[in-house]
Amino acid sequence: MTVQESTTAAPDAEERTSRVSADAIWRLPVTVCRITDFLGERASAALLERAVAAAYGALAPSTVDGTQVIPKVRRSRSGLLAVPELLEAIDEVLPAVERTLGISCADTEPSYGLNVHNDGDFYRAHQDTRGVGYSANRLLTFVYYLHRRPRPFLGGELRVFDVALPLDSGRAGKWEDRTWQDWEPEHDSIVFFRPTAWHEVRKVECPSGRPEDSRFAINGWLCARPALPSARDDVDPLPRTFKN
Ligand SMILES: O=C(O)CCC(=O)C(=O)O
Ligand SMILES: [Fe+2]
Repeated sequence: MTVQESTTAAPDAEERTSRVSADAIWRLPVTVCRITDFLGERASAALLERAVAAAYGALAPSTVDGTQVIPKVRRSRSGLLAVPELLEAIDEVLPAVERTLGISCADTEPSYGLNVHNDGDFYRAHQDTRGVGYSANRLLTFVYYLHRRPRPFLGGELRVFDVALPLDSGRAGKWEDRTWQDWEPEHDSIVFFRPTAWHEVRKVECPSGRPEDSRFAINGWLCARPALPSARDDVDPLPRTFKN
């Protein structure tokens, strides 16, 4: 090789710092743990009856961040429903869910409610960690589904978006680059995922419009308990009279 040749090759090698295209997008599917026939025939039927009764009672328009009703983002109704049997079942599968999602839910408490989607209802793409302060404490999302059979509505799939980030960290990601997986809101099934995952509820078509024909979901989170004051914060080391 001549000197001439080696000096012409060098600048080219320096310019090409990476073989990876500047347009490359890093894609990661988001893990969803889904369990079907979760509570069994009898317990799920009993829970459905309570959910239907609640749908005939006092439900309020669902809020987006705990306070605001924003109809172009979310259209459904929500209310309270005690579900001790569901919480106990969740506790039983929690170790496997934690292992699968790579999270720890030690020292958490559940926060949950009933969401009812009827004709035309939906919830646009969102993360469960955005919004009022407490949502940052959410470590695990769970959604348990109930409906009459045959399923009296169409749509209402849970769409969970894959991660799609430009490898070049200086470039902004585009929403259109995202791929996704849809999950059927099948009666007596439950899904678990990280609250940071982007997800949405596809529009529901419920031709009868009857409350009992709705898509019912018990949706909640395991939330980190607020930190207790530590011993140092709690105990005053000096009697007040010694302080300035
Ligand atoms: O009902 C579902 O499938 C999900 C509901 C949801 O994403 C939420 O309430 O934050
Ligand atoms: Fe959500």
